[in-house]
Amino acid sequence: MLELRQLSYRYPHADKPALVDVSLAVPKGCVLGLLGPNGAGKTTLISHLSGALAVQSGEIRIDGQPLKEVRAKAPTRIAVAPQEHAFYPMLTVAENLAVFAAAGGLSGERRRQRIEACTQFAQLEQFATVRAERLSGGLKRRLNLAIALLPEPELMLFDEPTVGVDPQSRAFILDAIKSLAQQGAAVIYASHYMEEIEAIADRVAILDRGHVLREGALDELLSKSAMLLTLAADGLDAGMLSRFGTVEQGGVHWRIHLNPGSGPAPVLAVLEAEGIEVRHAEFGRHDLEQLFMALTHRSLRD
Ligand SMILES: Nc1ncnc2c1ncn2[C@@H]1O[C@H](COP(=O)(O)OP(=O)(O)OP(=O)(O)O)[C@@H](O)[C@H]1O
Repeated sequence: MLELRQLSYRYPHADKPALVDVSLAVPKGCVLGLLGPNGAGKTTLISHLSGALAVQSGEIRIDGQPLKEVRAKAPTRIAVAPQEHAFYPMLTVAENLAVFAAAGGLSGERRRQRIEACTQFAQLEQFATVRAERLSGGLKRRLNLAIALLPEPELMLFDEPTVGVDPQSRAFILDAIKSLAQQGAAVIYASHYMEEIEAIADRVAILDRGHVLREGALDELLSKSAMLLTLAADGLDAGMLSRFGTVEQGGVHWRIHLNPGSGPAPVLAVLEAEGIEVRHAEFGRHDLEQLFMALTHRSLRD
């Protein structure tokens, strides 16, 4: 459905590019989780797809056609639920949906049907007569979602849609987005919440400083990632551990991202030979957050 080939972008006067050779594919029925810390380039990527930024270098294609042509012929095939609230605060929920339906070219029976379907989908029926500015944070996001869905888009872009949302609405929004993909839409979901990406994404792209560091099915990414050995013991030092992998010290714990093919046994054998008593040892594959930290040497929430 969607294909990005070597997309690069530099904002005017910026000293570094915001995107560098980004290549990604999102088939129909797939949620691609775009994971990266602040400034990684998530919004820049989504702004290309929404048409807010023009391509400087590289290609974006929808079903093989250049995005620009698709947007010109059928702009409503792609919809964005942006980070900010995209509705008229003074208007009610129903009035907002009517205005955006008209702006999107819907009319007559189809317009009535789409407004009804989107109101139901976002479970906004009982708030139809409430002014948008009076809605809670979670309901505002749900109104954003309902508006974005009015034209029945085939590609949906979500940029941090759960920021400032209560846990109940957050769960609702995640389920709703997943069901859109199950109905056949292609979805890109940008977030720096790893647990959200784990909950809804079929595939994950880890973005940092404009580069895609890893892309693939979540299970596949984690199964290919390095083994992590976490140790607590007195008398450890980096020199002793560094031959086994990349070493980090955090508080009382040492973390060793083991070299490919290595297990914990040789490390523990060396410590025993040195007379070092291990108080705590934990061993396993990286989870998504640890994979991210191993790749970027920083936390998702930096
Ligand atoms: N209008 C702009 N002009 C210049 N530089 C910009 C502009 N917008 C973003 N940038 C820079 O481009 C890079 C990517 O920013 P972007 O907003 O795409 O990241 P992000 O992953 O969406 O971050 P966040 O999670 O904070 O929204 C950053 O270095 C940012 O400072």
